[in-house]
Amino acid sequence: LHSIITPKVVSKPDPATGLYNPFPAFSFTGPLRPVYPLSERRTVPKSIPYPDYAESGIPKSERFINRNKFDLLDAKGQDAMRKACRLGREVLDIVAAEIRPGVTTDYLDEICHNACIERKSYPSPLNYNFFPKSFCTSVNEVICHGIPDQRALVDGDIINLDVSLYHEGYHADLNETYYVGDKAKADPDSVRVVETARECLDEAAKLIKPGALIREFGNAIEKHAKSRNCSVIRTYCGHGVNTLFHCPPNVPHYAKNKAVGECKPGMTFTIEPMIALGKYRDVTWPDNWTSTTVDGKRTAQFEHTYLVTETGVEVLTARTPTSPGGPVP
Ligand SMILES: COc1cccc(Cn2ccc3cc(C(=O)NO)cnc32)c1
Ligand SMILES: [Co+2]
Ligand SMILES: [Co+2]
Ligand SMILES: [Co+2]
Repeated sequence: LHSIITPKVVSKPDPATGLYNPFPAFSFTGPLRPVYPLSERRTVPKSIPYPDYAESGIPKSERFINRNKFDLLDAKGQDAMRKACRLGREVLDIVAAEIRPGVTTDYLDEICHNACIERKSYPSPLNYNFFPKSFCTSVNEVICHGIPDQRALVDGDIINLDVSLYHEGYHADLNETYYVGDKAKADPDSVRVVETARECLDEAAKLIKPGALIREFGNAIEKHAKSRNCSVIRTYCGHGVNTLFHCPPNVPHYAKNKAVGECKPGMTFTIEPMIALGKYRDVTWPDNWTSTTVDGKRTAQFEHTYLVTETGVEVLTARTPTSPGGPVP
């Protein structure tokens, strides 16, 4: 009785792994593969204020803005950003504390999602331009925008957690790269790319003060990256962040860029350098999100949201003595 319909096999399992490759025609540049199915779309209680794209997927408020005009926040807006960014730091530290071999990036997404909701915050990436999850998990050769899925972390992986949340009308945006398993056993190249990315961000942040030119950050970043024999990803930039998730200024991370504008008190923006061991060119998976290095070599990133003050800079997403003790990377 052949009542059981034999499933039509759409592709042969990969002989190396025995797993079905969801994108049989795509040449992955490194060893990482997606592991489907993605979990069910997570929801946010309506009691929490939504950004304009939460249901439509389209950030209309980001569409029609003057590219060369930067929002300068007044004291009230600056305080709102301080609060959103403090909450963002709390969420990142909470999720980072869950990193260990064997946990899936989807599990980390659930932790992040719930931590945002507990803080009356909307996870900014959810449905932003139709992004399917509540934050980005970028492992090893993934540059950014990795989608939380069923892949379990492996001892020796490096993983970037990129948290953004929307709290009472303002976005926070920060990320860090972590070692999975015992950092002492991490391979030297992974340590080099992670520590270089961390140092690149710090080198750029030193320049932030009223009058500093936006285009200078890339010179400092690329100078340091090259001194550590690393390259700088060019496709993705830092950005203004406030009542909008992404707005001017555009903040390139590479040298000799043509970015427009200078730092002014009341401006809030991210710097988020992505540093690679090999080539700087990127290739996006057929999932239309996950960006990876063209040569499959590892890459790392760090991001803060900064406020330009009258005298210099305030790192709004800094780890503070009071924020829950996330693991010291
Ligand atoms: C349309 O094209 C794209 C391509 C990739 C991603 C997205 C949308 N998106 C989703 C999450 C996310 C995070 C950031 C960020 O600034 N992290 O620091 C940026 N974009 C993001 C759109
Ligand atoms: Co990475
Ligand atoms: Co981010
Ligand atoms: Co960002």
